[in-house]
Amino acid sequence: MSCLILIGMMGAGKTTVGKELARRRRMRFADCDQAIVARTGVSIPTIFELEGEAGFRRRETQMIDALTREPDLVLATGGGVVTTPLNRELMRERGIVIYLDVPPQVLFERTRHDRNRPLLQVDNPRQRIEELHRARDPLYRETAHIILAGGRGNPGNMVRQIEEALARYKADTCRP
Ligand SMILES: Nc1ncnc2c1ncn2[C@@H]1O[C@H](COP(=O)(O)OP(=O)(O)O)[C@@H](O)[C@H]1O
Ligand SMILES: O=C(O)C1=C[C@@H](OP(=O)(O)O)[C@@H](O)[C@H](O)C1
Ligand SMILES: [Mg+2]
Repeated sequence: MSCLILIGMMGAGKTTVGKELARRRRMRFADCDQAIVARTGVSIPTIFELEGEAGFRRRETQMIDALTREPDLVLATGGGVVTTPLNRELMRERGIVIYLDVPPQVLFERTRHDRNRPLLQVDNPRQRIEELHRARDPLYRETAHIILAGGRGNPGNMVRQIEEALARYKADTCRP
C-alpha cells in the first residue's frame, strides 16, 4: 500500500496522530523533521539559524522525495511542506494525503510553550499563525485527498476519524 501522508499547520497533531495511526495500522512511521534532525545531527532551530528557511526547505524536499518512495509508511510532514510546489506534486502522486484542518486559536494553544518551531519565535505568534494559516490553507486543500476537521477530539479520536475517512475514500475511489 502507498504511504499515508499527514499535512497541516504547526500544532495540527501530525507527529502525535501519525505515530498512533501507524501503530494502529501496523505500518512504519516517519516524521520528516525528525528524519532531517537524524540526518544532520542538529535541531530544526539550528538548521534555520545556519542555513535559513530556504536551506531547511531544500533539505525538506530531499527528505520528502526519499521518504515518499517507501511503501507502508505513515509520514508526518512539517507544516510548511506545501509551500514548495514539487513537494505538493510528490506527495499527491505517491500517497494518500490527509489534511488535519485545525483552527488557528487551537494551534496557538498547542504550540505556545514550544521553543522548537523557529517560525513562531516572534513577538506575536498568534498573529503569525493566523497569517500562515491564511496563506497555506488553500495549498493544504489543493494537495489533500482527505480533509478532516482536527480541532476537537484527542489523538485517539483523530486516528479513528482518519480510519473512517480512509475507508470511505477507498470505497469511493474503487467504485467503477
Ligand atoms: N488531537 C489532539 N488533541 C490535543 N492535543 C493534541 C492533539 N494532537 C496533538 N496535540 C498536542 O499538540 C502539540 C503539537 O502536536 P504535534 O503532533 O507536534 O503537531 P504537529 O506535528 O502537527 O506540529 C503536542 O503537545 C501534542 O501533544
Ligand atoms: O510550518 C512550518 O513551516 C514548520 C513546521 C515545523 O513542523 P511541525 O508542523 O511538525 O511543527 C517544522 O517543519 C519547521 O519548524 C517549519
Ligand atoms: Mg510535527
